[in-house]
Amino acid sequence: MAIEMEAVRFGYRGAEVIRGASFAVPEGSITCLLGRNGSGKTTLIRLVNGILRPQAGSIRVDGHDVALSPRPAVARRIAFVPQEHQGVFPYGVEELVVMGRNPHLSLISRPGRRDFAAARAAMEAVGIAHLAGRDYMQISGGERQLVLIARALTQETPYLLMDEPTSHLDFSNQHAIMAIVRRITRERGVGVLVAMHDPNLALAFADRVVMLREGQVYRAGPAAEVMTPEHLQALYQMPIDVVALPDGRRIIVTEAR
Ligand SMILES: Nc1ncnc2c1ncn2[C@@H]1O[C@H](COP(=O)(O)OP(=O)(O)OP(=O)(O)O)[C@@H](O)[C@H]1O
Repeated sequence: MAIEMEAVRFGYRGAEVIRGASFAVPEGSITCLLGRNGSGKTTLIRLVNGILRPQAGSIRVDGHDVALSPRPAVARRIAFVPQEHQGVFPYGVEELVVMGRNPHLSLISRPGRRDFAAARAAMEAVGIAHLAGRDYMQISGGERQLVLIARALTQETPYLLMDEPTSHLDFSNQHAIMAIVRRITRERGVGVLVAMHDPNLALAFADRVVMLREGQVYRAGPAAEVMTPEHLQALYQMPIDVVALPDGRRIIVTEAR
């Protein structure tokens, strides 16, 4: 079972941004999407989520073509954590997190005990249970990011898309959130596609890596094979080393001293 993207092309008003992308996001693993600003990461994630439609090629989730699936069906398979929340959202934190259950409810039913229990468990998992009664518009940017992650976990989908989910998080929370994401891949078999800018975070948590360069997949595969100095240098256009620590961990360093 997997998300499978095949020869996908997409452009905004004529300018092609995704130029023939093919790769898979298998269940039970974390796939990190790396690429420079403007390389097309957000566009790809919006295509997978069905917000945008491919102009050529196909995206299938467990065999179902996203472009042909009704929105609620997509939302039962894929949860999405956007890069940054824009606009006014006049809701309480708990109210917003429980909205993750909407794709599982009928149009007229309201969330019940089981839905609130799922929301509570997700808030506890990401460490925001103490914010449950707060107004979403009156918490910090990082706290909002954690709320959106909790909402996505509450959706209990087989796949999770995250667009730079750690950009507002402090050093400790960046690792804590990725550790939670890794746990749900292992325990629930969730397949995760996460766009990120920190290659060291990708090195620490990715099972697979997709390197995107100007809308094309430059390299894709198991993290250990893809995260080489040669590939990272070609991707980021700068001198990069991958250093092995005595305990076997690897870290990415630049030549800047
Ligand atoms: N709504 C839009 N209309 C027109 N062009 C767009 C639109 N959104 C993005 N683009 C362009 O598409 C290209 C890819 O943008 P995208 O946001 O997918 O890149 P990204 O890799 O996510 O970038 P970043 O790392 O800076 O968030 C860029 O050249 C961008 O200017």
